[in-house]
Amino acid sequence: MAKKRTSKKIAPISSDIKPSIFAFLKTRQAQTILGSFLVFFSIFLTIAFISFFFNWQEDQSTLTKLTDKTVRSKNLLGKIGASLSHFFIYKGFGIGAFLIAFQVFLSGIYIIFQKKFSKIIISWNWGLLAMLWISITLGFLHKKYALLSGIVGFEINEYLQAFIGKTGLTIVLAFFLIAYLVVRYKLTFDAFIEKMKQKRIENQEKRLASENETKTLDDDSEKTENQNIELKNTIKETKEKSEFELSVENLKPTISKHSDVGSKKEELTLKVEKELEPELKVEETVEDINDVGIDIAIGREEEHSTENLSDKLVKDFGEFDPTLELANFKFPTFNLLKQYNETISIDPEELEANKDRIVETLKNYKIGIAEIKATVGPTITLYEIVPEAGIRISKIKNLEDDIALSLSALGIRIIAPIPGKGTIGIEVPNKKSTIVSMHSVISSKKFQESPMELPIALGKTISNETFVVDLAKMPHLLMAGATGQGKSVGLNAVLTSLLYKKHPAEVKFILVDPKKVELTLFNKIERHYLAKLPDVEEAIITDTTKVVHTLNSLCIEMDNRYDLLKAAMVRNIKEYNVKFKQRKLNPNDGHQFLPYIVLVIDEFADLIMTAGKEVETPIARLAQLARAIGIHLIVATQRPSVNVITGIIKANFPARIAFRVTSKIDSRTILDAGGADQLIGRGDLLYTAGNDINRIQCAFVDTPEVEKITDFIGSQKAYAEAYLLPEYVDDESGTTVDIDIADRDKLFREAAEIIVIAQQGSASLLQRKLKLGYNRAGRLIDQLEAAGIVGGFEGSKARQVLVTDIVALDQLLENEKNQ
Ligand SMILES: Nc1ncnc2c1ncn2[C@@H]1O[C@H](COP(=O)(O)OP(=O)(O)OP(=O)(O)O)[C@@H](O)[C@H]1O
Repeated sequence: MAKKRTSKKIAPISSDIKPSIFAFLKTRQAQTILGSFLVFFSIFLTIAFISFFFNWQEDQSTLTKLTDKTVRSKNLLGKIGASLSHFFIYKGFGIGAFLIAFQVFLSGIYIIFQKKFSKIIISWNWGLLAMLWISITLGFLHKKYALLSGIVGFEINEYLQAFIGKTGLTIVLAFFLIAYLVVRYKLTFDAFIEKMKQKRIENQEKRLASENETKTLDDDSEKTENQNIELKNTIKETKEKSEFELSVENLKPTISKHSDVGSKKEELTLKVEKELEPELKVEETVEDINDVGIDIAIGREEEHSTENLSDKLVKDFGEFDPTLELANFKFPTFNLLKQYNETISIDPEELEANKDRIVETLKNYKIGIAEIKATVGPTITLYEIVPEAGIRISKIKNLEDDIALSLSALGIRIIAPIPGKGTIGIEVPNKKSTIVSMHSVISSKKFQESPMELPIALGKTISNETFVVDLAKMPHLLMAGATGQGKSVGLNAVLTSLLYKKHPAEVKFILVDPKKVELTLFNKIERHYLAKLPDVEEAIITDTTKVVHTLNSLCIEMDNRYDLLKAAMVRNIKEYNVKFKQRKLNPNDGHQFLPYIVLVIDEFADLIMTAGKEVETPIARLAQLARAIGIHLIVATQRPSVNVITGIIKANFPARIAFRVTSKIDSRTILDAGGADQLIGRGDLLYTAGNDINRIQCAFVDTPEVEKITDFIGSQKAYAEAYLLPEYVDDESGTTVDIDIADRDKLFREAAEIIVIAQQGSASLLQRKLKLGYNRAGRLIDQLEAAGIVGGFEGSKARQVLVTDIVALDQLLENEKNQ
């Protein structure tokens, strides 16, 4: 017993230390220290080896007296240098041992620059092979100087010579040299011929070019040709001039009274005649020189090179890497996420009791059961029932409500039939539910190895499998659920999934959070992952005016992106980015790598209530058109009523997530089917992408976990600023329409005072203080502008307040009355 206890105590300590040592070895500091050590050690070895070649005879005697202080070695690096060199050069590989120093140096550099470990191993393999070859070859060539080959080279050489003779060994060594070059440096015969050909072509081109040059210099006829061209031009000019002259003549009658005009015209005619003279000469020369060869080879070559420009660029610089600016960006690690005990405990008694109740209930409705199978999930158990022969599924479907009532447990859902199977499913909640941690879904193979564009690990299915969906395919997601049922956790799970999978260069978020508390943590990753309007301070949008501007700006971004796609002749963002990476699109033409943009709106109902059509129209437009250009919308709402999720919005959001809702009607609004009212809450959800409905237990990610992740990302090097959306200028707010004093809003005076006291001309301020809707607040601002109290529209900035204090305001309004 005593023994057992001690072993139990020790085990966790040692297993704790191991990971921490490994963790340290994986840090940049450890890598830099190890790498630098190897580089310096290689320098040490090189100096020792060189010095050894000059002093090895004198140092022989010191090798056995390593610990004797009085004995000194002549090697520059002392007795250690002498001993190491003796070991590697004399007893080892002779001159070839320098390759060991070189390999140590390379390994150090590889570690410093974080190259793969496998690369170091491969480099050592090749290095050791080369060293062996050099050692044996030197042993073969210089038998007398055994130091050149070392004992290893010498002995192997002796051994091989005894077996295959000198000639045989020559052949073997030559063969190995060729094999090495072919495999290591890919020096094939074809490549060699190709290289020779290329060289020949280059030489020919050079020769041609120099010949052309000399021709230009030497050939007089070339000069004449130039003259010819010049003169031709002059003839053209003269011709034009004579036309001019004609027109002057035409004008003659009207200006004949002016005597000086006549003399000018004479001058002109004379000039023309003079210049016409050489024309004949020139024609002669043209004929004479017509034989001069016209070199069109250069033109053809240019065509060739432009065709392959992208290939050439890729060859020279590699494919474009959008992540290069933040090349050292580290994705969040798994240990930032909390782990829970996730083993599903099955209580056989509970299972048996539920089964009995199901069988009994169905029997009451005269439905016999042939077979029953239970699948235990994290929060619910699915009882799959095969009805007896002859029982129609539709009968069970019609009795759905009655059966549910009889089973009377909260959260029972009947699926009759289970799609694709002839069976009926009855989902019964487990007494003890298991939390599905974000850690388990993020670290699952299914998520990690998913080839999706925007993978989202939503949670786990009834059969405890990780459920991963692609946001890019959805392409927009509608999320609804009554308060406290797991919506915010769901949104965080979606965002966390993308943070674990996508580099900041690949995806940008626009976060709309009218509740102002749910998404604030993401502020820390503003310069990595968020997008915002220019001149806006906070990237996370909390007021309605800015939402309207952002949505409209996103529509402009959408149109711009469509233009880019059109110019690149591709159909979607994926193809566009592939083409851009292959350097087939010129950044000078406005092309750039396009990140996905994910717009997340928490509490959509609030927005629709305050801004109505102003929000609905751009959202509908984006939802209809934005799929191809990588803009995806995630809209969450507490109230899935039809005036929030309008027909037009619903039609464009095929993917829906329903957490528990309070009524069947709400469930139908969001899913077009019942069921969401029977969920058990706490992240229990139904997901549909248009056809089947899946019951999923949403992965749980707590606020401290999100904080850790955003801290981890936020502490790393970021872009200079958030991703900027195009500027949007509100058409209406720029109006300078003179509004009649009589037509002013009843709250005009009050609004003016609020604005002047706060010295901030924003509609949202009025909305808050006067509890107004967005439209009325906007109209008030227009009236204040017309009255000269606030300045004009300045993009996303608040308007300037033109009146300094209440006294000035009183005066202004008094003057108005008197006018
Ligand atoms: N996937 C989950 N697993 C376990 N518990 C969960 C899960 N999701 C939510 N919960 C529990 O439910 C609580 C409420 O969740 P959440 O804050 O996401 O609700 P909500 O729908 O966003 O509410 P509101 O709309 O009022 O903000 C959480 O604090 C948590 O305890």
